[in-house]
Amino acid sequence: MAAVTILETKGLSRHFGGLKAVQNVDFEIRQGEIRALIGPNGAGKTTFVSLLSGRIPVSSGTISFMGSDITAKPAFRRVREGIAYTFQITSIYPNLSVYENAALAAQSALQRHRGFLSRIDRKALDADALAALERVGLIERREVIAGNLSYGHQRLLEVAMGLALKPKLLILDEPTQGLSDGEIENFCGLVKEIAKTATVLLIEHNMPVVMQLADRITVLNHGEILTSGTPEEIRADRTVQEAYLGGG
Ligand SMILES: Nc1ncnc2c1ncn2[C@@H]1O[C@H](COP(=O)(O)OP(=O)(O)OP(=O)(O)O)[C@@H](O)[C@H]1O
Repeated sequence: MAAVTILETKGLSRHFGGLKAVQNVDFEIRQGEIRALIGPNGAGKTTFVSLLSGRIPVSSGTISFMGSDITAKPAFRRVREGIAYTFQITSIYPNLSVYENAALAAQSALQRHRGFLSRIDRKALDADALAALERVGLIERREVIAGNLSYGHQRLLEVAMGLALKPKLLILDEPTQGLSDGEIENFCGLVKEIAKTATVLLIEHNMPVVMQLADRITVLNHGEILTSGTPEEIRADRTVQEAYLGGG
């Protein structure tokens, strides 16, 4: 398959007062790829993906998705175009059931495909919501009130909600945080599965997970890209090791 660029940033920057959280980032991700974004605490990873999803506006630079400039588009338009983002902080509806959470996300996807004023086909909604829950392994817990799930399962529910949106690009911000070892293993299988139909951009601190999943890794440090490469290249890179040890 030809390597098609699905998302590209040029000179992307976001400053908070004098703090350069993201600084002049040129970034490209290809369709079907699993890309990991790593870097020390405060490197700018969450800020960077927040710019991609439209949660916060850019200070300067551009973002293009599927060849069109989305820099000024609001977050909901980006979701409609196929960018789904699961937040570092859990963003489920705690008083609704697991099923209802997934159904809400599936409903937005159906509206995206068929127009906001179209009548929602309940069967399609049900099928999409259940399929997403099945993929993350939460189908048995569909009647549980989401707020009563363990933290790890709440994160999986978020992934299900992302999947129910049928994204072209799924951005996951620290998805394995709070999962047990067994759950992490299942999760890695899930991401590989997801990558068959979507491009995945993953912020992840767990290095074995990064090394196992990523086709390529981009390292951020002090808001700038330090380097990008294959897992092997990144593992062997001295500057990356220094950044992680605090010397970069
Ligand atoms: N809304 C904000 N206002 C002011 N400063 C912010 C804001 N959001 C982030 N920052 C600062 O921007 C820098 C980058 O933060 P960011 O959360 O993007 O880093 P990160 O790489 O995701 O870190 P972590 O791995 O700890 O989540 C930090 O110094 C942070 O304090």
